[in-house]
Amino acid sequence: MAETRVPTVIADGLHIVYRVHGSAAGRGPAPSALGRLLRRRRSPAVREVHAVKGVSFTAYRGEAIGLIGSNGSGKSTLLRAVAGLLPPHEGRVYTDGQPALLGVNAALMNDLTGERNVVLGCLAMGMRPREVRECADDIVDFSGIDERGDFSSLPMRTYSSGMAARLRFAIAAAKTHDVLMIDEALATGDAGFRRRSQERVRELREQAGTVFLVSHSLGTIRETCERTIWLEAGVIRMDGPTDEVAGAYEEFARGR
Ligand SMILES: Nc1ncnc2c1ncn2[C@@H]1O[C@H](COP(=O)(O)OP(=O)(O)OP(=O)(O)O)[C@@H](O)[C@H]1O
Repeated sequence: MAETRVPTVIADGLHIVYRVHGSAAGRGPAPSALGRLLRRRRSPAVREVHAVKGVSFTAYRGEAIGLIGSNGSGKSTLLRAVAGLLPPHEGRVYTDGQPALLGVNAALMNDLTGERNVVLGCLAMGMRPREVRECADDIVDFSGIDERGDFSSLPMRTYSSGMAARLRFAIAAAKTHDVLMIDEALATGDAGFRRRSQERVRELREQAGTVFLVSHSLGTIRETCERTIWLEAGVIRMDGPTDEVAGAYEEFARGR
């Protein structure tokens, strides 16, 4: 019997262009910009960075899709566009449900403790206060931030970047998302945390979500995703089974 595949994200000829103000070449660093401001000269031209160039793909429910490519190839930009955080310059993104971009959607506050951030992050994801009370301790345990001391009662600014990334992941992963996008989060943390997060990604997929994972670690991509999209200079180079795409990318990276 043919399985019905349910699309969750469709990108159709998507172009994303950043507009960088006050960045004309040869205008010098910040002090000269300040000088221009004080002298009330005309602001320099706006420069455009065409980060994603005509990307099209369809993601289906139950898929975990890896996004790979060289630095600056447009992976994070694509995720932000799918999450609705960047407007398309051309083309469209259709999504079923609200995509959650891990690490960006979670509005964590540096001056608040990890515990308070767990509560705020869960409420921001639409959980009820009772649900938050029930899962708050599990989130802290999952993140592992208390493994070397009582860090959950300290302000987030005292955390290492890895600890903060783990807490963000733990908060976002506490809820089932229609579309969950993870940017490098699995690459942070120790082996124990990586194993826990891979298991959680698998559970989230079984709960009918779609997971996108951006990582420079092909090991993580191979362990987590069966499909991979390779972006290069804003264009899809390859989209297919992870083994094939990761293999071709490794060859490309070796040849550079
Ligand atoms: N806020 C921004 N304003 C202007 N240009 C940007 C901005 N963010 C990214 N870019 C540019 O867009 C292009 C794609 O960047 P992006 O961060 O999406 O790549 P990436 O594949 O995620 O890179 P990396 O692997 O290094 O994280 C790059 O040329 C980058 O310089």
